[in-house]
Amino acid sequence: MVIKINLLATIQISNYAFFDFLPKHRKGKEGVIINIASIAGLYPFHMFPDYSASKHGVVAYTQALGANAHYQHTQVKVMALCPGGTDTEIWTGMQEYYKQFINDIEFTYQPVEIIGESFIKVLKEGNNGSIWIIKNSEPVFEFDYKSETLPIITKQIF
Ligand SMILES: NC(=O)C1=CN([C@@H]2O[C@H](COP(=O)(O)OP(=O)(O)OC[C@H]3O[C@@H](n4cnc5c(N)ncnc54)[C@H](O)[C@@H]3O)[C@@H](O)[C@H]2O)C=CC1
Ligand SMILES: CCCCCC(=O)/C=C/C=C\C/C=C\C/C=C\CCCC(=O)O
Repeated sequence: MVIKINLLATIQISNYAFFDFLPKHRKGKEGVIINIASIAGLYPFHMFPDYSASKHGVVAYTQALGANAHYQHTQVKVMALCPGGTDTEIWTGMQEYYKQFINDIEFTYQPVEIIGESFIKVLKEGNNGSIWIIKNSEPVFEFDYKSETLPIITKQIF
């Protein structure tokens, strides 16, 4: 279920915006799609295995559709936000088994307003394909893939 809602629905609606809605209806020269992933989409998170997998999918999809090869054809930027723990209702919906691990995590829940403010900043300043972290109420910053993980594929590497 979480894969359907978090990953498949994100892919479906982004594809619709990218290939159909924005080409037909946008007013400016550029369109922007910002997907909501999570820090659990950058690092595997033991409290939410299925959720973490779904958000890794959102990050990978965003980077792939956010490749500049696409932008040259469409002038649509695709980016993602990766919030850390944020004070919303979502935490009340955890499955019973996983609740026993809640004390393993040591963050404070940031207020939801910071997500809105960060969204506006990324909308104005973010580059195509960029992934942004919002955690512990700190200013939003871009995730540095080069120092953290394998690079995305831009040439034959196998
Ligand atoms: N709160 C947090 O700590 C974090 C949240 N996120 C992400 O932020 C996004 C928003 O989550 P929150 O505001 O925290 O959660 P929330 O539980 O407060 O809000 C989620 C909303 O999604 C709606 N929803 C759920 N299933 C749906 C469906 N099948 N069709 C249509 N709407 C549906 C709910 O009715 C609710 O309004 C989610 O993608 C979540 O994964 C990411 C990182 C951290
Ligand atoms: C430091 C980690 C920050 C993680 C932030 C985040 O994305 C928080 C999410 C909070 C709650 C998720 C709640 C429900 C997830 C839905 C289903 C979980 C199913 C269990 C599973 O295997 O994932």
